[in-house]
Amino acid sequence: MHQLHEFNSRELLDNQLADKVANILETAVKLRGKASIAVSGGSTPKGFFSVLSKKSLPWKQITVTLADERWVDINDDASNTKLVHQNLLQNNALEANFFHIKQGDLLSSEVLADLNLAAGTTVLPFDVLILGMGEDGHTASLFPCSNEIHSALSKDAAPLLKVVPTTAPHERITFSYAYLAQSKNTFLHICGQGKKTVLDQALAGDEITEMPIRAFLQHPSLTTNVYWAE
Ligand SMILES: O=C(O)[C@H](O)[C@@H](O)[C@H](O)[C@H](O)COP(=O)(O)O
Repeated sequence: MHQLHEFNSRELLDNQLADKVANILETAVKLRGKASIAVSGGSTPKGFFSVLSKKSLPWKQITVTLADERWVDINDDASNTKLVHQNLLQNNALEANFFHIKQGDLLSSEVLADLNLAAGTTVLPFDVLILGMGEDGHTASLFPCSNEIHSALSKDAAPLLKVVPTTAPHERITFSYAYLAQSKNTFLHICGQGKKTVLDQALAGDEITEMPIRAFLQHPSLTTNVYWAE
């Protein structure tokens, strides 16, 4: 299921989302001594990252990671790791821990096995998950165009898997739906009329391999908080 939150401006959305996420992370650290957040890449979240980075939080007890990553050098402009280091892991959030899902050169089965072991003991389940959405209804790197989409949406999937989209550049590594859906608080952050139209299309149908974001929107017990501004 989903809950739509509409904002009069992207700035107001960024501030409200950062407030909400900061409260969740602070509470989680108070309760468990640690917290984790998985964020998405792309152009939408930069303002949110900047506001969140300035929050006074126990960042040393918080681990940040990515819902997905392009398998490129972390100094490449296409790297989500670079995006997060330049926009979120700044200011107060400089003290946060970062769990790298881009490790090594080749995205081999051995690298995936090591990452899955580490993710299981370090960041899963996420206290906060921030998803984006593409015009094709992909989220994270759950791409409808990829040959891996069925396994990436399977309830038996491993935490992390390799995806090779055919309509977007770069090999990807992504957390699978099964593990993303275990997040305690899930937010879909989208902006612009075009993305609202895509959201409406996603809500109007039920084939999840056609629009993977539907798997989150339709989940019977997981509430996806959709934060949208024009
Ligand atoms: O690696 C990525 O690109 C993201 O994880 C991806 O899922 C992104 O969130 C959407 O493609 C939306 O991207 P925009 O915010 O740029 O529209």
